[in-house]
Amino acid sequence: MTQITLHTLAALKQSGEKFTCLTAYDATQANLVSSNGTEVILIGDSLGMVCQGHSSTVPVTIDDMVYHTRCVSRGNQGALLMADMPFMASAMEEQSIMNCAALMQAGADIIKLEGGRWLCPTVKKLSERGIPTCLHLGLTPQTVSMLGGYKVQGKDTGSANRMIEDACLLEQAGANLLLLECVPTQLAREITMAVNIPVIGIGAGPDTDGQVLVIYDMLGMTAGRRPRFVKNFMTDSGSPQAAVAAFVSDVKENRFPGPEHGFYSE
Ligand SMILES: Nc1nc(=O)c2c([nH]1)NC[C@@H]1CN(c3ccc(C(=O)N[C@@H](CCC(=O)O)C(=O)O)cc3)CN21
Ligand SMILES: CC(C)C(=O)C(=O)O
Ligand SMILES: [Mg+2]
Repeated sequence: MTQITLHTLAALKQSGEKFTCLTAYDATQANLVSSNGTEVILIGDSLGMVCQGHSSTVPVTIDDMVYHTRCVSRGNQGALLMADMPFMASAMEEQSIMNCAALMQAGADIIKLEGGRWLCPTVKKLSERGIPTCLHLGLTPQTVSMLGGYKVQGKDTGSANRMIEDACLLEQAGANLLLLECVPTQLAREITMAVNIPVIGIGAGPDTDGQVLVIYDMLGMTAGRRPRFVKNFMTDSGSPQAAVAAFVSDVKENRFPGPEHGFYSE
């Protein structure tokens, strides 16, 4: 596989070709994901839930993220490596720069931060220092206590307009990518058209530039109730390799996500 860069993703957005992202937490998963057509690997702080067994992503530390980024980096075959900033690691600007630096030195190509316009000064500083960023809007699991649960965001006009503004302000501040989690399909489409940078979606409908899922969810390994946006790609595939390839072709050929995986405003 040729090396994927931010330039590759920008070109895909321009040409209208969809791209894919899957989480990976170790070298074996990184090899699986990157060898079967996925452009982006996310070292997600969801590892706190799916690897460590916590009931939220809040307990994950910067040291946990550095460790898993190193593991993933060794197995990666040319995908763009995106690492999550964990809870509170970007609370203060100076600390944020040092934490991002630690993830870059562990092998990340880009850092994902949860939050809206309040992160603009941080994004600008990181960009000036050569650290690319992806801003995660909508359902931000690190603030689940404030949100009152894992709920769809941007359902009313006020919160939808505020999210569109956040997206534009963060793009102006220097963000390289956006990620929208659990937002109505129509709002995700509007944001994707409003910005020039690529937008990745999860539970955000079919119209974002890219799609992301948690690897254990798409392999059907997650215990308990699974969110509406999840599809088990193992059901019709004989191997994890075939499941990843099916996810990639279903996204590229607009078969995933379907209407049953999306949310709609009233
Ligand atoms: N295995 C796993 N998959 C994920 O996608 C994921 C994690 N873990 N951990 C971190 C966050 C938490 N996520 C979640 C968890 C639950 C819902 C959920 O139950 N959503 C409801 C929406 C309810 C509403 O309508 O407001 C759903 O029905 O999907 C969504 C995202 C996404 N992330
Ligand atoms: C669900 C995705 C977008 C994420 O942030 C994670 O895996 O931590
Ligand atoms: Mg995350």
